[in-house]
Amino acid sequence: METVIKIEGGHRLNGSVRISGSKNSTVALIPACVLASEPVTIYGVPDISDVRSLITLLNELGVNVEERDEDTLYIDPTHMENVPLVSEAATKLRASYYFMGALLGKFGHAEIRMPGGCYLGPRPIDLHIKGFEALGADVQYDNGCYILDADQLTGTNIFLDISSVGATINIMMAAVFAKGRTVIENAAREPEIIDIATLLNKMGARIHGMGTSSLVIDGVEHLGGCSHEIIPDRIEAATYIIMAAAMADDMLIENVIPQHLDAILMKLKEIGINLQIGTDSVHVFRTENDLKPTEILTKPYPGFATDVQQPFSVLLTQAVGQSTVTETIYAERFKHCDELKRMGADIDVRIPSAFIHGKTKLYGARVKATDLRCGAALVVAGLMADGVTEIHDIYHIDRGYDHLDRKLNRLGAKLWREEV
Ligand SMILES: CC(=O)N[C@H]1[C@@H](OP(=O)(O)OP(=O)(O)OC[C@H]2O[C@@H](n3ccc(=O)[nH]c3=O)[C@H](O)[C@@H]2O)O[C@H](CO)[C@@H](O)[C@@H]1O
Ligand SMILES: C=C(OP(=O)(O)O)C(=O)O
Repeated sequence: METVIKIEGGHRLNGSVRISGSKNSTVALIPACVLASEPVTIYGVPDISDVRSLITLLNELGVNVEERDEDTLYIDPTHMENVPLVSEAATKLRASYYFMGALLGKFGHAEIRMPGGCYLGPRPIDLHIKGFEALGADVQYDNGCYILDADQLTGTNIFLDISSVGATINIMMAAVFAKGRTVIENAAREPEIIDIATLLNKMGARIHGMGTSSLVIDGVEHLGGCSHEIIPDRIEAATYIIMAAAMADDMLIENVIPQHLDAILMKLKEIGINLQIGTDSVHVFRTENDLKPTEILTKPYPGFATDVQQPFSVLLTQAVGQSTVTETIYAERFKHCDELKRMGADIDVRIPSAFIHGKTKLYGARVKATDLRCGAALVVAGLMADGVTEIHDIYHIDRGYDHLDRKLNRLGAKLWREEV
């Protein structure tokens, strides 16, 4: 037996939806809390399976975690123990690797199983390892586990060959207690990195230059407790804006930082979506005219986010003419296209691009969420399709979308879970 999501397509969306705290921030903020010697309270925590996997790992480390209210986590690492993180929980998500930087930084030792996460083609972590080694750590890989050791981490200059989000955050966490100054050059500039650095600075870290490609970390000796509100999830926001663009008469997406979505909002306007940008919301109105085709090139922030290209592609099946989506981050991130083709889309994938020909009618079908944002794309397609769409492997979707069913049904969609 498997639980699937079923969607009866064709129902118009109306009303408002509140965006939850950012998954990609939360999954780094939680491991970052172990660096403190006192309790940390995080507000706006999304209810997603990645968070539950991280809570399991915190429990294994003897960290006291209390879930307060619907979206607040109280994390007390005062009596934690640095045990090896070798349970299956570590393999359920990508971000378990942030315990490498956090535990290495705090204890000079970390032992952790290989991370999981979406398969988007190869996802090496060589830049994380090179960064830890540059700080003075010895890193071994044995039987599916990374073992990191250091007597003393020492600040240094680290140039990242690629501005990797994960490597930037992981090295930053390892460096907070390092002796002297660490400078990460070609650092990633994603808003989530600013969020993590802000939490660490509230704890007492000395990090400067966040949001620029030159991140400076001056080592400190102690980090204390604090409280922190997570930034809104720009990828969840983009997903709901795309759903609204496809199916809404009048829909308000609230708790959004529109600047985080500049590249995406620009593209939506370009293809003819009728939207109004507020200070912390985006209002989408019904688009009567045919959509125009466009070209998308995924790029690190502030460019068009790779995590949004999959749901955005569904919208492009409704544009009249040929659109092109080119991946510069994960060349193989096109598995959703095969699933969309089952629903009637006309897409030709020639890696690293997908050529989408529209406009095509979409029909409900039995499809598979091959990864998280493929799942999001299939939900968008299911809302638009004629008939019922049945989505399998929905655990991918549940890694990243807080209360998807409740949020969508309140907007007027017909979506439910069923055992098949
Ligand atoms: C939990 C989290 O925040 N996940 C996000 C994070 O993933 P993640 O942090 O894994 O992505 P990175 O920014 O590290 O990856 C960017 C590129 O660098 C390559 N690379 C990365 C590290 C490394 O050591 N070696 C290497 O070659 C990757 O294969 C990829 O081609 O950023 C991605 C790119 O915005 C998003 O799609 C993910 O949603
Ligand atoms: C790829 C993603 O997540 P992760 O890095 O956690 O696999 C994503 O959020 O789209």
